Amino acid sequence: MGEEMNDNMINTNGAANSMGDVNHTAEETADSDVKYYTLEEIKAHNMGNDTWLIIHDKVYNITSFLEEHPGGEEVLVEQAGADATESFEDVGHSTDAREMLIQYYIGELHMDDRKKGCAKEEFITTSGDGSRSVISDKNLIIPFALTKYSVS
Ligand code: HEM
Repeated sequence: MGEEMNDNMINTNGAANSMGDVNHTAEETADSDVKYYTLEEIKAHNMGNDTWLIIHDKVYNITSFLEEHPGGEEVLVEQAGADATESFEDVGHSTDAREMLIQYYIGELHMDDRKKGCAKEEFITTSGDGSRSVISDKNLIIPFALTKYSVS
């Protein structure tokens, strides 16, 4: 899976992100190939030999990672097929752990199954050369705030 990924996908801001968001996005990874999975589909992958989980609305197939997990296989299998965001954050995983996630990324949780009110806004910008980048809501708030205070 890792072969098709490139450097652009890794968000190096992880350490500075106090929310601990995992910021590699589907928009960053591939053109229009974003795969969306419903909760129903994800729930089916809840076994030790087929383990998917959701962290921050992103879907990971962590089957091959189970044995490598420093926190043990069992805690991951307990979360299999479900949203593990809270437990993942409760542990206070390191930046390294967050960057590891990208290797197992397979897609996004379907919009209809996301918890309302905590969706993270992201905007895609397209520049003249066709390259695209993702701006999160947090990145927008700061420039707006600066503009507000600098004109008064
Ligand atoms: C695929 C997602 C996950 C990855 C890539 C991951 C990765 C890691 C890594 C690299 C560590 C070593 C400490 C660190 O660098 O933070 C760690 C520790 C740990 N993880 Fe995870 N983890 C994941 C999901 C989870 C989940 C969902 C739970 C809880 C249900 C969990 C529970 C723990 C615990 C308890 C430790 C601490 C082990 C210790 O310090 O003895 N992890 N994890």
